[in-house]
Amino acid sequence: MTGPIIELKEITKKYDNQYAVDHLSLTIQKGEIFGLLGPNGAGKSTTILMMLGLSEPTSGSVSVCGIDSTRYPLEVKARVGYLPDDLGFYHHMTGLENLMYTAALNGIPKQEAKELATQLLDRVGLNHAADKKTGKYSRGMRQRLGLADVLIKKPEVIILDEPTLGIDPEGVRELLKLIKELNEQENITVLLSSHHLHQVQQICDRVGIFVSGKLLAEGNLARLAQQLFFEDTFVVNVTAEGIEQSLLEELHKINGVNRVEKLNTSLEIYCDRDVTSIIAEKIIQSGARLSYINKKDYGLDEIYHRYFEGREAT
Ligand SMILES: Nc1ncnc2c1ncn2[C@@H]1O[C@H](COP(=O)(O)OP(=O)(O)OP(=O)(O)O)[C@@H](O)[C@H]1O
Repeated sequence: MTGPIIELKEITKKYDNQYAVDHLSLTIQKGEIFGLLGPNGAGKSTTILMMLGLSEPTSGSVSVCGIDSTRYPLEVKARVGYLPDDLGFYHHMTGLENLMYTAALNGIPKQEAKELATQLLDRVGLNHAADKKTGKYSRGMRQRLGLADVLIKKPEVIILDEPTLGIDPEGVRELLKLIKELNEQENITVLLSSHHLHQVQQICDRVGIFVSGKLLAEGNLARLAQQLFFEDTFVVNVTAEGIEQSLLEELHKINGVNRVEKLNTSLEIYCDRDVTSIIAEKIIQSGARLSYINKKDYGLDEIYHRYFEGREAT
């Protein structure tokens, strides 16, 4: 990975005096898979449209591949593949014909277009359906064809808006695997917008949590967890008979333990690093009879829900 490829600086978009995007700054590095995660209406699509130069920011600046999207939308369009949540194809044309049509629009000569389209159909696992009319494609097949369609102009960046919407779980797995492969093998930068936590978690290097036009947090999972839970990134749950006060004091003394809560024979130990093995050792040394120990570190699911719970509480 070398250098930023998408840079948003303090961008805003106002509709009817309401911010759809509210002073958003974000940098995405070349070769990353970045997940823009947020509920409906968070402002994900509006942000994407501004990146593509299809919508003008009210203020702030957007650049993609070093080009100002607002001033030079066509130059950005030439380098970026955009897959909206439902890309329209000509239903009376086959998958191959649709791809060749896109190739022609991008100025690719016919023979080269045919070779490229055939390769891409193979790449997205649609070889068998090359000559089938796209009106008879399933939604999952249409999305895979959509990926082939955006790849035809050999983009540096692909932007996918809710790419897995309406696809069955097997189709989702295949599509995500394909996106990951494209990223790894061709070093294509991917921006993926979604409100599906698990999907984002599976393939993204970094995630931004986006709510009401604002980026609440961004980073890899460990960093998001730290931003959200501050020091208590790990919680160790313990069940043991014979927990004495002296054991609680010993646990408190462990470097990395911030808080110990006891309820009958259970303990919840809040830590800023993984000290599970030291905790187990101390319990056994104290003579308490350990019957259960489990470390919980926070997945994206909890991180995401904690944000919303936090917001509701304020
Ligand atoms: N053309 C428009 N005119 C007025 N308001 C708009 C327009 N486009 C979007 N909005 C508003 O901006 C806010 C952000 O919408 P946006 O579509 O960007 O959200 P999103 O995160 O992509 O949601 P979804 O997942 O539902 O597409 C919403 O409140 C929406 O109603």
